[in-house]
Amino acid sequence: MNIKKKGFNIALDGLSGVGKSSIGCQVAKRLNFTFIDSGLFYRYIADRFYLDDTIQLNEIHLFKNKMIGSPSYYLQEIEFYLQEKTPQEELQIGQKASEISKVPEIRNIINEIIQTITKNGGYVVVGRDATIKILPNARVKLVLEADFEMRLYRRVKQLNAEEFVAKVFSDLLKRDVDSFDLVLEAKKVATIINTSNLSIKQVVARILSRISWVKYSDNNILHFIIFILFVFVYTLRAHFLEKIESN
Ligand SMILES: Nc1ncnc2c1ncn2[C@@H]1O[C@H](COP(=O)(O)OP(=O)(O)O)[C@@H](O)[C@H]1O
Ligand SMILES: Nc1ccn([C@@H]2O[C@H](COP(=O)(O)OP(=O)(O)O)[C@@H](O)[C@H]2O)c(=O)n1
Repeated sequence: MNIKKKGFNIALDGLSGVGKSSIGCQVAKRLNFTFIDSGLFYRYIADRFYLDDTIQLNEIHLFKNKMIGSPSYYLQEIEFYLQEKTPQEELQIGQKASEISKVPEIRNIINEIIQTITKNGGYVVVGRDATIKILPNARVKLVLEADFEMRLYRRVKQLNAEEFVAKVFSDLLKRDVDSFDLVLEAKKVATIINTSNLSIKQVVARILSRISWVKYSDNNILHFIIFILFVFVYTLRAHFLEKIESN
């Protein structure tokens, strides 16, 4: 799909395990956009700057400046850093991430980084507050949803954590409680896609067709405005010609 990068962002919202990251990443690839998973920011900051029960805010501010200075480098750094973790470490980091996500200053820092990086468009941003807090001006806003059982099944499989099902269950429930209001708000401003009975491929296809539709309506509005301008100029010209002739 050939969509111009500038001025166009996509925000993908939803509860844990709905498929934001896997689907957002594929949508970004298909559009040649850059993918940003806001959850990775919370995880990275939690693991690096939340040590011995102390949040190192100065370090986080320094990190913000570095990240805004070299976004591509740090987006890769965050991704690689977290890829190295075992399933058990991932669960622990996820818990720490949930804790620090309750600190408004940290939320503001992460939102500011992402808003600055994405200001020229060409990004797919995912996260449970992507449509209302991170990118309220995104051109395309979507909320993914799926049944709790389905999300639990997907998460256990993803983490290869059959022996920690109870842990994954309680984690998911806690995250749902924490993000329920945010996602409810998101549903008021975004298009909702239920992914319970859809494969990743099918969800990606739906999103791409939604984006095509948005582009199509944008183009039609543009064509309509050009048409009205054309009629206006033509009428004005005819009016003046008539006046000149009558003089
Ligand atoms: N529609 C789907 N069908 C099957 N598996 C899915 C679907 N969406 C996501 N998954 C799988 O579920 C797991 C959780 O998805 P993820 O993208 O990490 O969710 P989120 O980012 O919303 O927490 C991943 O292993 C992913 O491959
Ligand atoms: N936009 C976001 C992204 C993540 N987070 C927090 O960071 C944690 C880790 O992010 P994640 O994307 O890996 O988590 P899940 O959406 O998979 O639960 C989440 O459980 C949230 O507590 C948030 O508060 N806001």
